[in-house]
Amino acid sequence: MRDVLISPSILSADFAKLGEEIRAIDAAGADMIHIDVMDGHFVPNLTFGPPVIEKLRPHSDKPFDVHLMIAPVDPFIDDFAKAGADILTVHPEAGPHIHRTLQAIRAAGMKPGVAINPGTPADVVDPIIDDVDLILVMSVNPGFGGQSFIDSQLRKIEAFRKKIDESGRKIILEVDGGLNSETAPRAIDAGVTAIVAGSAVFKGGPSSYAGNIAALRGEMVS
Ligand SMILES: O=C(CO)[C@H](O)[C@H](O)COP(=O)(O)O
Ligand SMILES: [Fe+2]
Repeated sequence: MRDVLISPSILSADFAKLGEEIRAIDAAGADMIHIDVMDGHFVPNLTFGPPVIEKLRPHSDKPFDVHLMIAPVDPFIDDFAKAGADILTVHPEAGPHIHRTLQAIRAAGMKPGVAINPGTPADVVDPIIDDVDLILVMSVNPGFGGQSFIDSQLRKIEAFRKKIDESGRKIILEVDGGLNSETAPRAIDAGVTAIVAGSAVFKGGPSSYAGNIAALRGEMVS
C-alpha cells in the first residue's frame, strides 16, 4: 500500500445524487473530496458554486478540496469559506495578483493551493511557495473529466518534489487528470502525495468505489 491521499473528483459522480455519492466515497475510503468549480469562461464547461457546496458539506467530515477554474476568483473567496471549503486552489492565470489571492484565501480560514496547467512552467510557484499549502499539477488541460494523462507532466512533478523538499514546508503535492491504476503509481514515484481521480473512482457505481480507491493506492483488489 502506498502512503498517498486519494481525493475523488465528484465531476464524475451522479449529479442528481451528489449527497449520496459523497457519503459513498467517504465510506469507501476517500481522504478528501475534490470539487471542480467551472465557470464556462476560464474553462469551457460549467459545474456548480458555493450554494451547492454548502448543501453538500453535511454529507462528509472529510476535507473539501475545492479546485477553482473560474475568473475572477477574489470576489468569491468568502463565499467558498462560508460554504465549507477547506482547501481552495486557484490557477495563476485566473487573475493579475496571485499572491494577494493566496493571502485572502488564508485570511478567510482556508488552505491556499495553486494549480499548474500542462503548459505552465513549474517556476511560476517560486515566488509564492511560502504562501501555498498545496500544489496541484494538472495532468490534463482543465475543463473535463475522462481525458488521458499527459506523460510530460511527470517531469514537472519531479521538479515540484525538489522545490517542496528544498522549501522545508509541508505542502501537499497533488496531481489531477487521467489518473488510474496504471498512471497513479508513476505519479507517486515522481513524488506526489495526493491523487485526484474522477472517472477511475466512479466507474462501476457505488459497489465499486472501495476497490477503485484501493487500486489507486496500489493495493491488491480482491
Ligand atoms: O479538474 C478536473 C478537470 O478539469 C478534474 O478534477 C479531473 O479531470 C478529474 O477527472 P478524471 O480523473 O476523470 O480525469
Ligand atoms: Fe480538478
